[in-house]
Amino acid sequence: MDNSFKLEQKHLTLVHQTLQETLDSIEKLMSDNANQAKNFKKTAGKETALNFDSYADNLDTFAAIETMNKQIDSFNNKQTQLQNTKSSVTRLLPAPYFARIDLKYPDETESIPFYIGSAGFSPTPEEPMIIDWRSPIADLYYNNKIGKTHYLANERKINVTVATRRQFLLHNAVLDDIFDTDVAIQDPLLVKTLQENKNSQMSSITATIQQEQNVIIRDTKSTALLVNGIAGSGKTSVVLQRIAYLLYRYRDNLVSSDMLLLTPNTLFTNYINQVLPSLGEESPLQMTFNQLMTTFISKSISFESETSHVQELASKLDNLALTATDFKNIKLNDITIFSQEDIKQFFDQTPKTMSLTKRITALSSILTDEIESKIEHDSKNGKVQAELSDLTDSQQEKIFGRLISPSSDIAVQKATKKMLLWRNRQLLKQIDQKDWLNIAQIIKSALNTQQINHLDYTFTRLKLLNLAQKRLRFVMIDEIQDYSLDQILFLLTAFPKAHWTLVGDQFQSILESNHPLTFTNLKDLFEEHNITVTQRNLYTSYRSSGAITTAFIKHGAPDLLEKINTIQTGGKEPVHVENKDFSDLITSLSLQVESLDKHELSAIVTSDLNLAQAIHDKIKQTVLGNTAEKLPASGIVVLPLTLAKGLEFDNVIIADANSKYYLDSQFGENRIYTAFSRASKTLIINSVTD
Ligand SMILES: Nc1ncnc2c1ncn2[C@@H]1O[C@H](COP(=O)(O)OP(=O)(O)OP(=O)(O)O)[C@@H](O)[C@H]1O
Repeated sequence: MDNSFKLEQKHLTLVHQTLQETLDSIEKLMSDNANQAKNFKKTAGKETALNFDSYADNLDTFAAIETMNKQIDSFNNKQTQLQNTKSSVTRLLPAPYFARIDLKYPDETESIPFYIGSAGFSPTPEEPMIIDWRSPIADLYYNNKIGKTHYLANERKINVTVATRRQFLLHNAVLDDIFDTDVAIQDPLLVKTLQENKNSQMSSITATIQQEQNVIIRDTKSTALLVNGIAGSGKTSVVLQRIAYLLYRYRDNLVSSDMLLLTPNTLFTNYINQVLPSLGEESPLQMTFNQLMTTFISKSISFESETSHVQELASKLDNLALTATDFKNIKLNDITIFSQEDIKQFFDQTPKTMSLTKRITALSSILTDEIESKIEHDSKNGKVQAELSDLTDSQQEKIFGRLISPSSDIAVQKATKKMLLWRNRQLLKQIDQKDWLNIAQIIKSALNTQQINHLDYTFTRLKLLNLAQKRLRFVMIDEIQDYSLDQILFLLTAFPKAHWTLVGDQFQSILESNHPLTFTNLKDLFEEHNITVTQRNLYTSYRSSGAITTAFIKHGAPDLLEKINTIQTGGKEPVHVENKDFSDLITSLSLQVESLDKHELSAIVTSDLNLAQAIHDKIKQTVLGNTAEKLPASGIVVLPLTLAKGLEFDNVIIADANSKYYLDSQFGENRIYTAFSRASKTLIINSVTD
């Protein structure tokens, strides 16, 4: 072992030195390349005389331009490559790799060591010094395989024998420890990582991804993947690693904007925001469900109803018979061009056998054709043509981009047509955007109601205006248990071509709702859309100590107690404190806060924002409300449970564990489970008897 340590230290020194030398030389290579490109452009520009005198000259000139462009592309590609190497090397220097796996291939006598890091690095193309954690070989490492096995590279099965699986604790060029691990029952690197203080920012788990998590991260077979995991089992971490994995795996044709990550609130979005950049990847589109809805509505509207009826609308809309009141007059400069009745008549001309969405698209074309034929007709009318001469210079500039003087009849007609199209541009836009559809009225008649709900409105608009986004390839949803089936149906309609990663925890369903989502219903809904759902369960508690894990599992999910695994076994038992009244609570909280380490991150979790505010007013900790954007790096925050969910703290103080909120017959136990499970080291539970 001693000798192994020495050899590994020697290897690390060499790798670190090579990384450092690469970084030192790369700046110069980049500036040399940029200068060469600049000089090339200057001289090539002069030398490539543009000669279009004859057909042959044209060909020569085009060939010369083509050669010049190719050379410029090659300079650009080289610069991008150098930039990528620079950013990988910069990320690798503080921790060049975290593991090693030795593989023996069938026709080789010696095994080959592969060092695995958060990025790949090869000083020469034939010699990978560090392999990327997402490469096929690294899959063997995460799968804990020792002995004969295989991996897939470019869909080809490669047989190998895994001889050694080794972990490293290191920083920069200094090796702190090495662990040879055959089976990761005890994962020393993992335990050490988990014991570190919590932070205002989540970190990546690349070095310590566990087998059950790896399977989820690398799943490319399932169209919908549902991860049901207990609190602190790494669901959010897995989603983020999965995004980075998919961007690597499909790097030739997938960009981050082809992915959408739905998050519960802005505080949470900021909490996870550093992970992907630290993995060298761009973040996907990230938003809350409400923010997503606004992208499907063109103006701000106020809604009266809290209850949505998307499933009912989905079944009714396609066969709805529209009446004149379901349309709005189409006006230009206060003059009605098409009345509701006109539109209804055109609507009746569309085939009744088509779905309503298709009939509306057809109707839109009919209306556009009507306007365009009128323009065509008017453009031949001498009186209208005469209006051309009334146009001022600036109007001509706007319409034609220049001053005009049409000389032939055809030129006059063409210019008149252009003028009329310009005058009617708002009208054509209105028709195209289908502003003439009275969405609210359509919902009212479909549902026989007077009050409109936000989601119903957005869904109806999405469906009737055919606004589905087929380009989006992956949708990731965190905290899926907080969504309603109606919201999921909306998403399935909005992103018909997407692959789905849904992660959540049934026991963290804490929001009052008449129909909380069950995973069985969720799966049924996907299957109704011909999407098979693969479900994976995560039963290992990474965040919380053994004592805290037992405490929260006993509340929300007592039946699971036998199944749960805890990485950080033991720990301090939760402390219960009874208080007579609010002022007693404040005295207790002040003492409890005093006892906590100020360098750690701690939270006082309340049942609602008012109590958080009241506690803040008395003991002046940072209070976080619904619009909070960021957690502090350390210290104490006071926040309601609805905001704390998804986040984590070293220490958690529950302010009012016996309030109505936590005693609620339907959601109370889930709320306690969620609140307790925010803590990793210390949990103090206050109740107020008064
Ligand atoms: N394989 C791992 N290696 C190191 N840390 C891990 C690993 N898996 C999870 N963790 C850590 O455990 C904590 C909980 O992870 P995460 O927040 O992803 O869990 P979660 O299931 O989304 O939790 P919750 O549902 O309670 O919000 C984080 O600090 C995360 O870094």
